[in-house]
Amino acid sequence: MSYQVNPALKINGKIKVPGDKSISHRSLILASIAEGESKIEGLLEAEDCLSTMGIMRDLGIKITKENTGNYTVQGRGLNGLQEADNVLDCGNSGTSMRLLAGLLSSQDFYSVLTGDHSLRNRPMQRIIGPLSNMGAEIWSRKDGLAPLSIKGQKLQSMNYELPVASAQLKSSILLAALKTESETVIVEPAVSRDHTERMLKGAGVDLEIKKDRIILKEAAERKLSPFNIKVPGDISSAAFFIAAGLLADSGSLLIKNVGINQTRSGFLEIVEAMNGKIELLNQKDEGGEPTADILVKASKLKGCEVSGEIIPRLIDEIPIISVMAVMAEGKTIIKDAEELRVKETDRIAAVVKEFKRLGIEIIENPDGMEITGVQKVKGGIEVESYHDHRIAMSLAVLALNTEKGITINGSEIISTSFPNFKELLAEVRG
Ligand SMILES: O=C(O)C1=C[C@@H](OP(=O)(O)O)[C@@H](O)[C@H](O)C1
Ligand SMILES: C=C(OP(=O)(O)O)C(=O)O
Repeated sequence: MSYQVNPALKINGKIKVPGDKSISHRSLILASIAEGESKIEGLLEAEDCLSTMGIMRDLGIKITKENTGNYTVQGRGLNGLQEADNVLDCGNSGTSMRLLAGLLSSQDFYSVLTGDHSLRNRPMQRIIGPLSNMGAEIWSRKDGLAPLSIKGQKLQSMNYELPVASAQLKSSILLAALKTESETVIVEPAVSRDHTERMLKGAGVDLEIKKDRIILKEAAERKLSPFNIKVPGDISSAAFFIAAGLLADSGSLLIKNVGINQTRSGFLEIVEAMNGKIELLNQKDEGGEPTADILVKASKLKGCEVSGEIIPRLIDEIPIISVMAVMAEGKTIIKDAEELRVKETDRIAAVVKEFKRLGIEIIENPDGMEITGVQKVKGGIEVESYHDHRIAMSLAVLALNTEKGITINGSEIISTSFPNFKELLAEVRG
């Protein structure tokens, strides 16, 4: 689907972005294995989370949408899932495949996880390796590619040092370890999003975090208590609107109720380093996650370096940071971000290719890119989404700052994480 985005001088208004994708996946999975009924308010109804919901239903879990828009999940405990009579389709969602592979490895039945063309080409060896060390039986195509066939087994706990800072890998192991008895220790090379740990603790699981260590304490039998959760707005979705507001010539934008968990909010630190004017208002804690309203004002940005430990805390925001870099004064250098090459598409290659097509000065490195800012971008051409929602939305924000606008091909993929993105963008543009 082609999406024409015209230039906009002013970005103004008050909006709410949809629920956090990572928290939505986890609330569906953990509620399904809790002992009884959980309620989820503000669940993200985007394709990735709908894939997780469909799979939990295929595994015998009753999930109902109430008139209020809230969901109830009838959890059946850690031993209550049932074998599905077909393959389980994760669509475009890496989070679904990696977290559920962990969970299903310890279940007493056979499962097959598959997904779309993009997901079937993303690395799964990173979960197959450690899960196999725990005793899991998982088969894949060559090089650890999905579909994955899993014959559930009784697993052993383990101590594991993550070779890559990945919340999906960490969560996959934690979910697999829930049915083991001895202690499991996971060591992270850098902090990654900790929603799984927070939610497990909230459900009464004995879990301790000590610096870079996550310790799932020894237990003869674990049980998760059902919970009520309010899912905060997704900071990764809010980032597109924060960038749009900062890059406009004038205006101010209020984005209500956004999750600002520090393990996720590296983007806000980069906005400050680039001299972006933002304020965090009405800060509070909701259901174990910190939230705020974010006020954004049109700003003159300057380039900066994005590297090191902050990378996993803003990994999904790098395409939109690269758009901010185009309009910032000076150079922006993005390093240590090779993980971008194994997302829905190779996000470094995609940004570089489309920026070059638009005449933007950009250098590609194996682990990132260098962008020289304050560039006038003419636009007036068609660009590609690469079947990647974050590339499509980043290019839409860039289009606002061109002379002639841009047409984005393959924009239907935006519904993977942000179904009402286009409507919200139309609402705030002046
Ligand atoms: O755990 C999660 O919910 C996610 C973790 C990140 O992936 P990795 O764990 O592969 O870095 C992120 O890119 C993805 O959008 C969501
Ligand atoms: C990488 C992403 O998601 P996933 O890994 O779940 O497909 C994303 O949303 O940017």
